[in-house]
Amino acid sequence: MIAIVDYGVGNLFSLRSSFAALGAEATVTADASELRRAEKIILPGVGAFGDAADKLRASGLDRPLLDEAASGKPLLGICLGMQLLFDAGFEYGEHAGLGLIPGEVRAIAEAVPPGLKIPHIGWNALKFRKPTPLFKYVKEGDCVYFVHSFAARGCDDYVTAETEYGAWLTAAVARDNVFGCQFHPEKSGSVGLDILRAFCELEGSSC
Ligand SMILES: NC(=O)CC[C@H](N)C(=O)O
Repeated sequence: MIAIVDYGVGNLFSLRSSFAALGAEATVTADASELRRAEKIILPGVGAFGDAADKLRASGLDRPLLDEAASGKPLLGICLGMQLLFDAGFEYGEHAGLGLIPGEVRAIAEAVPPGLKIPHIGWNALKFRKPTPLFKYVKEGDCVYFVHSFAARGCDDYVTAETEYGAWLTAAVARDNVFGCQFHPEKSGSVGLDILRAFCELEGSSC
């Protein structure tokens, strides 16, 4: 079973639909014991970094999430959920993240030439940087759907894919059993489903 963490911030419905399309059992939950029971965990999220980090801590799910990640359970952060995996985010001030992946989340505007439309919204191609089991069914150049104004920086050792939007932006990361996608696999058609399918298949367990 896959647990989709419900901490009041998220694209939960479309994610559950994606797993249903894959024939995978996924449950939306705010219950720490379900996180412990789950084979894998999805940390979704939309909105602002600080608000989401506060809500996650207020929900009391941050500690169980860290414990499960430390135990080796596969964890996938999506969009803002991926950003929360890092040490800190700088959206409306500086906020602490979960610290599962070294790096910071900074405004795209700091990295790209002026005049580029921000948020970066739309389909963009993946450029692979490091091999990852999550991309076992997708190929370089495949397009996925982004909606973001911030992106992870200072995490080169963990970047599995980037996308070019005025500059090379972090699109996906991995550190051992902890994975992140800045794009929305659940809104990225068959390519996104193929990434979620690969997540389901991690460590040989079925969903
Ligand atoms: N789509 C979102 O919720 C965006 C998340 C984050 N605030 C960003 O702009 O990168």
